[in-house]
Amino acid sequence: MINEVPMLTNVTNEAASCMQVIKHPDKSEWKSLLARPTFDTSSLNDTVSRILTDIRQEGDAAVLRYGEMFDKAVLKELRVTLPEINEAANLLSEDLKEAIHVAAKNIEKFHVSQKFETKKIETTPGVICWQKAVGIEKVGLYIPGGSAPLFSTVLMLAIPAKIAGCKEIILCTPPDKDGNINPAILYAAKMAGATSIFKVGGVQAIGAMAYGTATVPKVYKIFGPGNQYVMAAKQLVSLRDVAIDMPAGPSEVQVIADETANAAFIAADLLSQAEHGADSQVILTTTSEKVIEQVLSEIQVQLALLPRKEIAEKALKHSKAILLKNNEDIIELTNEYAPEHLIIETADYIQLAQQVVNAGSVFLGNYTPESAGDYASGTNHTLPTNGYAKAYSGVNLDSFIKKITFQEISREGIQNLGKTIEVMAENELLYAHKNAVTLRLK
Ligand SMILES: NC(=O)c1ccc[n+]([C@@H]2O[C@H](COP(=O)([O-])OP(=O)(O)OC[C@H]3O[C@@H](n4cnc5c(N)ncnc54)[C@H](O)[C@@H]3O)[C@@H](O)[C@H]2O)c1
Ligand SMILES: N[C@H](CO)Cc1c[nH]c[nH+]1
Ligand SMILES: [Zn+2]
Repeated sequence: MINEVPMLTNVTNEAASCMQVIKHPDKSEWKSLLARPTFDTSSLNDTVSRILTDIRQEGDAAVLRYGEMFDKAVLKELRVTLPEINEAANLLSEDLKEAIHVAAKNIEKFHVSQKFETKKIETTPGVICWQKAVGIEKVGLYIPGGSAPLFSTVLMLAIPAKIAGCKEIILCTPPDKDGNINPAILYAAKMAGATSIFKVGGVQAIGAMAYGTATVPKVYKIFGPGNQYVMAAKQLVSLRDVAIDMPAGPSEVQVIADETANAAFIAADLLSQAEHGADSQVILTTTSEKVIEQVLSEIQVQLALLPRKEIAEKALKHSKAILLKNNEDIIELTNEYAPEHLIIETADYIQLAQQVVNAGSVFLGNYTPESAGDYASGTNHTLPTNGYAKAYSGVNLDSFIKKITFQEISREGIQNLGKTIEVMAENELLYAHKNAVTLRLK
């Protein structure tokens, strides 16, 4: 069950299906105002732990059982076969294949540009240190498939994994009730270099990749976004069993706008994240009442035309339009909220952007919709949510890499540095450490 955020002062509900309007909230109210809609976390964690325990103990049998329960799919085989993968290309339009290729090229270009250069550094004469970037050998990618088949997420995860040199790229995604995976997911997975694909979704997928089953290999690090169940499962398995990229849960966007912005664009940007899930949250921040009025009325117009408006309507219930006094307050609130996505549609967007310190990904100007980053501009759309942008980056090439340090010290080098090491070791009462140097100085 989703907990609604508590009501605040100065709140008006402009329209039943639209977001709350909050005018000049007191700073003491910002924290509760900015709270994300959360599930009842104790029952969420109980449910998720129970499923994870079953997966750990029973392996494939539990994976199949929970798949039947949640995805309504009765499967004989969890692994997607080669004929299924190859057939996917025949099921997609040429337009879609072309779009996937254009997006893939840009994502590849941007992530290749993040490559790490090895440099040897002589810290003391005769003491040479360097780092080498090595791709994580076995990675597990989770591709959401509950409310929409996010084949774009395949590109966002498998392309950097391939560039990083990951050898095994395992992909899990929930099947439909007939036991099939959306062909665009399969097509993108093959193109981007996934090495095996499994029809497993939700907590079962995270458990299977964290512990390994007879069919699904255990991986060293799990990546990818998902709903509250998936995010909770990733956080739980990361306590002991496997590394994870970051908490990437229900989508969110904050828009900063002034009167130079286009109300229709802003409404579309807000709805684009509201449509991801009932637990998404969208926030409009501005110093102009007129902007709020225009955007809310645009939302009503566009909502009426949305084919899947029920999801967006639910998300709007815990979304906010916030009127603030000045840009300083807007920036302070933004850095406190730490949105997954921040769109700045104001005349002085560069100046505002320079003051942003907490956000997953920032979109500048009236012609930069978040949809561009979601699909095809080249940046990664797997981003920290729920305020985690205060501490985490979104997925990037580094996420798939470990850096190993090396050092080589010559006879001259140990003479130059030896005394320093000996003194430090002795003062830490670690005499064998000291001796390892002393013997070499003779
Ligand atoms: N932060 C990011 O980078 C990012 C990127 C893309 C998508 N997203 C988010 O990913 C999410 C995708 O969610 P989704 O639901 O569409 O797909 P999903 O694949 O994450 O979740 C579907 C799975 O949830 C499990 N599930 C459903 N109900 C359950 C229950 N009652 N108990 C236990 N497990 C249950 C099922 O196993 C099902 O297969 C959305 O919230 C979206 O906003 C985030
Ligand atoms: N906005 C999502 C990240 O929060 C990513 C996505 C995938 N497809 C469309 N959008
Ligand atoms: Zn999106």
